[in-house]
Amino acid sequence: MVKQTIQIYARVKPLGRRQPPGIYSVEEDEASAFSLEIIVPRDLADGFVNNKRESYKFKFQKVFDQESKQDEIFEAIAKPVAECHILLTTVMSHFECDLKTKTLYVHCYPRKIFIYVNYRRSALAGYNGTIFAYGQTGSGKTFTITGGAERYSDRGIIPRTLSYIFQQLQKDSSKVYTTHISYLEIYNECGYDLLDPRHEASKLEDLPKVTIMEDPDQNIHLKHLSLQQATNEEEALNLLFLGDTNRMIAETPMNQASTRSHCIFTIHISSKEPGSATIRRSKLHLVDLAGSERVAKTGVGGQLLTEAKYINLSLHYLEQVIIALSEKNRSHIPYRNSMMTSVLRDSLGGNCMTTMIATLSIDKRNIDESISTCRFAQRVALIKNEAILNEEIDPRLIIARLKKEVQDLRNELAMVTGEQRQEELTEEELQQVDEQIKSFLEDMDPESTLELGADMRKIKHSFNHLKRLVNNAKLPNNHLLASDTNNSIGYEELKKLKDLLQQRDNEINILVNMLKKEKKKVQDALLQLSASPKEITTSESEMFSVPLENRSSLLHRNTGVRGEMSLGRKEAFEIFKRDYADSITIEDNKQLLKQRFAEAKSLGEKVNEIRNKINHLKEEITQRHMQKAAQAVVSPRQMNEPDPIEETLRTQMEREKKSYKTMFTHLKGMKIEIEHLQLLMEKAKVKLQKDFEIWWSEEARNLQDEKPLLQNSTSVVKIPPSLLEAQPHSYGTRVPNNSRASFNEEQSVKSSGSRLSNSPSKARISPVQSSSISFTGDHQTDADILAFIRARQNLIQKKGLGNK
Ligand SMILES: Nc1ncnc2c1ncn2[C@@H]1O[C@H](COP(=O)(O)OP(=O)(O)OP(=O)(O)O)[C@@H](O)[C@H]1O
Repeated sequence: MVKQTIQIYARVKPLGRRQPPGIYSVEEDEASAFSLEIIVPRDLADGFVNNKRESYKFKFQKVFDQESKQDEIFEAIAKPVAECHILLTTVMSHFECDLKTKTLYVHCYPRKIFIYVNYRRSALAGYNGTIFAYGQTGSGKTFTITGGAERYSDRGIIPRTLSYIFQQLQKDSSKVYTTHISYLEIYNECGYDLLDPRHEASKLEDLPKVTIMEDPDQNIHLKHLSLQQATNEEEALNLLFLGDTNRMIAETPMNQASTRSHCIFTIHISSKEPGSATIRRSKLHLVDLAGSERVAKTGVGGQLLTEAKYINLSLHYLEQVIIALSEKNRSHIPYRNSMMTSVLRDSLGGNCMTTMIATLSIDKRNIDESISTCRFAQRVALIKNEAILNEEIDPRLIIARLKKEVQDLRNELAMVTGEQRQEELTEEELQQVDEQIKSFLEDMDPESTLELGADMRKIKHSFNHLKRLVNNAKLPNNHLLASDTNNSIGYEELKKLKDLLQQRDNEINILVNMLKKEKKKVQDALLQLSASPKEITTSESEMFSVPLENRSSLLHRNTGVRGEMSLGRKEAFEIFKRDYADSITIEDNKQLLKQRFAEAKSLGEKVNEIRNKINHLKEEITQRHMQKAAQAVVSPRQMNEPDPIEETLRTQMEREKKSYKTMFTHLKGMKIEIEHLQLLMEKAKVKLQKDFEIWWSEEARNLQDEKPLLQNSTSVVKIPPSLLEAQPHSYGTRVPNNSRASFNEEQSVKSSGSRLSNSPSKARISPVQSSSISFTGDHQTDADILAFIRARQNLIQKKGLGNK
């Protein structure tokens, strides 16, 4: 059991150019703790809750100032949480803990070296961990936990932790690890599974809600929250991407400016040593809380107010839990008040090693919110958690073990009582005994024994088997044993002949292989490539085997954002895209992606080149060996003589192998970066499409509002000439050939348009008195045309082109 307080860190977000900076300072004391001092300017002090004080000091484990980068945050905060404890679990009997310094000393025998591992929070060791970000809207919670959408280096704690965990798991072959991911969103006190494939229904209300169940031991279980297995980093990152996109898709237009929900990304790891019945399970929660600002400040109404109230309420309950936990002798902790506190119950005052990151945006306007975030963190720092190793026994293995024990005891009892077992040995048992006899006979150690247990049937079978062997050996045509009465000499000769036979067999195999020109491996010792067989055979094309289209179609299947667009809509989309704020980022990433692809391609070619070289060297060595084998038939002594040419070839191959490994690792890293960039671009594209849909439907709605007016007069519209001049075919193509009247109307619209061109207020589409003939006669198409014209006009106006 590890008892410790919740660790608190602060991160100050870089200020924008136009933000008036707040006054604060960061200091590190002798004990390596940090203090953050925030000064309240005089002009603000009046309106402040406690206006007697002007300076507030808060202690943190560490304060990350504005220039801190994502990798620093990961290294200092998240890496220790996920720290690999393979060492800890394998040398458990040789460790000692220092609870004060939270350090584990591992004695590495035979030399008594003390390696210290900070064991505070370690998901891989079977301890639960939580990292949560708390702070006001826009202070950088999502940036810290998930990452920024622009650059690869902006990856946040989740992708970096996934990468680190999978790297460590790959390195440890002593255990079998299984990893699952879950992604929960809590919005207005309701839980939603962000990895639920039914998200394509897109409406949050339609999805099954995640509910909390409590077992008799008061353990929390979440119904309707799926656990998706991820066998590697790529699969896990895809799940994160899908969850994030689902979160984005489900956002209502009103809550887009900031995330109004709490999100918990959980990495579930279980580990087991082969053959052992003990399973270790751990969960690592990475939590992005909703903005912590107070309702009064947000100054909102309607849906936003409801959301803000829920957020405030759940953060208020979180605060209540934290206050209760930090008070001594409090027996009741009000976890059940909100979904958030129920889910994070283990992370707060329970079986978990927890870390809080207070995100601060210390500009002048947000001083009070920053102080309140720091105050909250100080209270959190008082909470003590007791993390216990989550071990459980696999019942199937226990049952198998007990069954065997029962059988052994039965056999022993039968031996002692002289009771005979009547049933025949099964095929499997016979095979097992035969194998045991074979390895017993092959074992040259005179002390070796044949362990058959207390089963008389097995003992009898073994005696019969051995008898048969001895009798066979005595037959006159078996001259190997019959001609020599001295057993040991006969045995040695037999062994020599066997070796010789083996040698000849090998030679024949080699020659056959040469004839068939097969690319088989000849001998393990010869090539010694088995250390990284997977790496050697993985080609560049395999590395990039999950094309973006797959992910993209998966995404579209899940989000349902792709749909057939009408021509007008497509054109409006193109214009919208051109003026879209994030289009520069998308373009930049596209360029970067291109560049990385080119780099990866050339690196891949180099890797392939080296692989070919290695294969070539392999073949040369094989040839060399075959020549030697052929020569050895004539003079066997030569077989054991060293071959300088072969030595040179081997050295050369070692060199190539090294550079292959280096390049391959580089290529792997590049692959991850490329995939990340692809994900960022996909995300940006989805967002663009979504923003366009919202904007488009708004335009359509506005038009709908004007419809009654349109119907009262006619269904013909007056089109601004600027539009007609700019895009003469943009809607004309929609006019059916047989609709002469429509065409004429179009002409009349053209001619009357000039009257409107000087009047910006009338530049909007407005009805005119005319005949009641529509554009196409189709209601939906007409609505599309009108929405497009309207949207385009608005865009032109926005760009200041409307008056030209
Ligand atoms: N440390 C940082 N460095 C650079 N940019 C940052 C940093 N922190 C935040 N940002 C940027 O500030 C903006 C707001 O950040 P973010 O969305 O992470 O805030 P948040 O606290 O999650 O807000 P909300 O509660 O509304 O979700 C984003 O554009 C983000 O990229």
